[in-house]
Amino acid sequence: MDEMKKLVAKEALKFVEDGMVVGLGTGSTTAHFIRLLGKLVMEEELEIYGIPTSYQAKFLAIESGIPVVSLDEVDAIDIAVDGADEVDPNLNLIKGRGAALTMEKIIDYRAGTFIVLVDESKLVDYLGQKMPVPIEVIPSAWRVIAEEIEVFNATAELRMGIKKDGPIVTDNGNFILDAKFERIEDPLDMEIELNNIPGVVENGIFADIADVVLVGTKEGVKKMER
Ligand SMILES: O=C(CO)[C@H](O)[C@H](O)COP(=O)(O)O
Repeated sequence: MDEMKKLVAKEALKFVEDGMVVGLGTGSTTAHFIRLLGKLVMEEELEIYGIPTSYQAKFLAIESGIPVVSLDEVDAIDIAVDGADEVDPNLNLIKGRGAALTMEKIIDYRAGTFIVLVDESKLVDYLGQKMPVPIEVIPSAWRVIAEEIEVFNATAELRMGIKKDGPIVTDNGNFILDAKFERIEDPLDMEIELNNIPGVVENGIFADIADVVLVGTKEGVKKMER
């Protein structure tokens, strides 16, 4: 599995050109990309700037020698490279297992080209088939938002910490609800509906924004494009 992740990360380097501003995603697959990008920047003395989508991406970029910038400092993001938890045949995604979905969506959405890196286990027939949709919420409103989500025939659970007692707290200081749907028929519509609930900061459905999905398979890298 890790080999497949490394393979797609290497393939994604082909999209990088000198002078680019690159959105840096979160997760184990993008971590490979960030390390490889750092190596490329050093070896070829490229002028690349990285915009991280999380503290994880930021720390790793710094450690890998990629100059880090913020949204305030750039006019445009050329490409963004990020992972995903589910990819449907129309390139709609579920993201946010790493709880970084809000910054990921801001940066991935703004990028000229949004490239997604996954292994083949992430491909699904429809969104919601395997994974819940992570939803970042204002902490004091989590319970009422969970009730609102259940109107859509989903069950919503407050995500608890592993090396922390109580709920996890995102990079933005919020909670995460994991909403398990039977099947998401219309990803774009559900993405909008969930964001319409007062107190929802952002949700992990990324409908219609991925341009390229690189899939690591046992036979090599497969490319899906919109
Ligand atoms: O959305 C994410 C973090 O919020 C990740 O990109 C997604 O969970 C995939 O992670 P991995 O590459 O480790 O499987």
